[in-house]
Amino acid sequence: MVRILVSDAMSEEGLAPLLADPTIEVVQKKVNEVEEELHQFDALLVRSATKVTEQLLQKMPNLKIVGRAGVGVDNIDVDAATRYGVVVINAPNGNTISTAEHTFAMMASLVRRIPQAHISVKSREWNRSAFVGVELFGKHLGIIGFGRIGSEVAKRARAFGMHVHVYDPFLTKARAEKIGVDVCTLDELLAQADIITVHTPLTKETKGLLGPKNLAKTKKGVYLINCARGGIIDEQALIPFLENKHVAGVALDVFEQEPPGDHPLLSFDNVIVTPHLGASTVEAQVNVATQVAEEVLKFLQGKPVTSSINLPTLSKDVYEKIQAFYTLARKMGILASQYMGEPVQEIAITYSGSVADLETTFITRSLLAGFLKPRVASTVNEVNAAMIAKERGIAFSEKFSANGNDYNNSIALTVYGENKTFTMKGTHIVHYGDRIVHFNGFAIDFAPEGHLLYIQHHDKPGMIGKVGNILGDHQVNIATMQVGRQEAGGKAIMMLSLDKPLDDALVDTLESIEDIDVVKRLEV
Ligand SMILES: NC(=O)C1=CN([C@@H]2O[C@H](COP(=O)(O)OP(=O)(O)OC[C@H]3O[C@@H](n4cnc5c(N)ncnc54)[C@H](O)[C@@H]3O)[C@@H](O)[C@H]2O)C=CC1
Ligand SMILES: O=C(O)C(=O)COP(=O)(O)O
Repeated sequence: MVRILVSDAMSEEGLAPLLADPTIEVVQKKVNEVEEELHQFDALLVRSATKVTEQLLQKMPNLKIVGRAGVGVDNIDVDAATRYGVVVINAPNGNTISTAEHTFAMMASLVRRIPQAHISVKSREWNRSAFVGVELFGKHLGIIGFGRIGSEVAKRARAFGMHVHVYDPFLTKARAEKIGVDVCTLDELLAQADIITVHTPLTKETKGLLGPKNLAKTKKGVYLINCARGGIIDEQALIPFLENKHVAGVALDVFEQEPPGDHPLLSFDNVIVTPHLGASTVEAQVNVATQVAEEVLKFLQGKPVTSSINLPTLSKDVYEKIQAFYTLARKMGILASQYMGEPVQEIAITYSGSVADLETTFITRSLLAGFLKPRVASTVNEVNAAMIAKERGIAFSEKFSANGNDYNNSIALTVYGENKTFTMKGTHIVHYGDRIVHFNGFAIDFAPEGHLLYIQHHDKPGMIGKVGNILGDHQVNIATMQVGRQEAGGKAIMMLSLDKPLDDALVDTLESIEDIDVVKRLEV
């Protein structure tokens, strides 16, 4: 039974695919309500309230995936999740429209002083002259961060007859031209805008982006809106600009600390606030919960996820094409690691033939994960394989060759160890499966599966019989046997597939046979 903890409020309709699955138990409780059971959960679904810290991850050793039903993952320690091999996904576009609309609602409220007027009328006043606003029409709107939400805000602003100026260092000229916005520098935006709205993630670069220096570059009477993340506009820095009326008004949906408590900004009449409501619509909540529920379900079924923060993203099409090689690479990694059984410095991978045209990042990660698995105590998977390899000083490289050398496709690897170098080549044959066609310098042909026994010996008559007799005498059944040699009478190998693993004593017996140089158990 798979166990999923949903620790923030989420749409039941969106969670339906998980709730309906009889193999899944969904627990909808806060983290502190299930402290004792945290170690049992396979997946954790959150919004912005739950803080997924390294300490929480440590308490959840079974965790495989964190699903963020929303955009911002600043409440999740993604680096720690990556180290622990936990996939982090989000729902990147389910709440875009709602947040753009909320930004617009805030903008209209700000310039027409709707919240203040509302409170006044509710207090039985009728003070029309106190609430004279300004029009949005003809005003210059500065949008900082022109991603999904920023660009939806721009569309709405244009419909209101506003001039839109955009600052986004990662925005390509082609995209800006297509959308038809004025792309400018941050300084130009600050100097021109009557209203500034921020729509960036909270990063080292954007934290305090509108701080004392940049606020001083804005027009007197500017309005500011933050429906992105608390801290992009420096809350403390705003205070003097509000006091001296340089800033005409501020709309905040998000805060550096949530809830903000008794924050001095809340005392200003021209600061209007909502409690992080950008994504709080029925539609957005169904969208984001559905997106993460479907993705988590796919992930738990072993399929690729498309909105991962810490894994290369794969479309279904690409996944279907690479799936076979992904499995082959994993098995090759496991075999190479067991065969080498010593510290290694480098793994060089060459993709040839049809596989060379595919998205190989994922295949390489799978091979590395297979290689590292027998060697590291912690969980290792596609999420953290490259990182763990690096930590352990194992370099890896990919090369590509159009020519498959007798095979439609092949993956070849060379592992450079402290004392030896090992090579292997595998191929995937449709309707036939995975085959290892070169092993340690020998041409051979075996399926990388089950309990394998590798024997390196001198090519002499009677060797196969000797090995067969010993195994037979000990009730070990040989399922298949493949042989290979470099030249007649030279070095040769056998690769046997057995119905059960060999015990140490039997390995010793085989090793003691004259003309047998190496005996290795390999488990795939
Ligand atoms: N208030 C709420 O309830 C909600 C808030 N959000 C927040 O809104 C923000 C934007 O979300 P999306 O548009 O979906 O993200 P997005 O990733 O589509 O767009 C972010 C944009 O910011 C730009 N950017 C990054 N660093 C920048 C910098 N230093 N200066 C200027 N631009 C920079 C990026 O190039 C990108 O175009 C995020 O912080 C997200 O967490 C999102 C949904 C709901
Ligand atoms: O998606 C985002 O980034 C949001 O800020 C929405 O947060 P929430 O899911 O409403 O807690």
